Amino acid sequence: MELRVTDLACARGGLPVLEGVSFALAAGRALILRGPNGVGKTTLLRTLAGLQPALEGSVSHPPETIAYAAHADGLKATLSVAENLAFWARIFGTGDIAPALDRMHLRDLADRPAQNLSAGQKRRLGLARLLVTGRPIWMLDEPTVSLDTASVALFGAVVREHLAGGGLALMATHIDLGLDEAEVLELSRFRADPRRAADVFDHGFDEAFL
Ligand SMILES: Nc1ncnc2c1ncn2[C@@H]1O[C@H](COP(=O)(O)OP(=O)(O)OP(=O)(O)O)[C@@H](O)[C@H]1O
Repeated sequence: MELRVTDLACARGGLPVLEGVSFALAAGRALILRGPNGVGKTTLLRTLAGLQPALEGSVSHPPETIAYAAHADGLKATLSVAENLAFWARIFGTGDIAPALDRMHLRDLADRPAQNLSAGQKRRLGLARLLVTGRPIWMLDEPTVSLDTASVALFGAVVREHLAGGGLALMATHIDLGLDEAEVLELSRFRADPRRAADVFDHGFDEAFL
């Protein structure tokens, strides 16, 4: 399996952000998106994950093959840790939540309502969701926010296991996850020409109205 992105252009809030984004990522590989604040890392991940349409270009894999971990953890506040994972396991059609509980060190917190977790514990639960999706391509937007050093190392190991199992990972992160073999894509060189704005509005897409 290889993820191929070809000449992708994407917009945010009705303005073009990136254009001509092309890369290929083989199974077992990770790609780290780099670039200054506002360059479009989140916008690219959202587009690839199918949360917003691309202006142009193509992606070899449909959103159904992608698990997206956004800035927000998307937890159900009143459900327990185990109930949150069971909810997602049902959504994604997978069964056993035990490996996710164990791997992300959540077993002792299994019965605690998500709203009573610390910020780092919430983040661990949000990331544990990846393990119950059963999806091969992980898209991670600053996954280490709120994680302490040990949890960063833990999650780095989880990502390496996913890659070793033939998965792929794309991530925007300023923190070293210890993925020495990861490739890096600098997005600055794909900044969109602001004169494309008229084209975007002609396409009638403006996130502000969604
Ligand atoms: N909801 C929104 N509506 C309109 N414009 C937005 C919205 N969110 C982001 N933008 C703009 O889109 C551009 C790309 O933002 P994006 O969040 O993709 O950048 P980023 O590289 O992920 O940034 P950071 O490193 O700060 O997380 C920026 O100019 C930003 O101001």
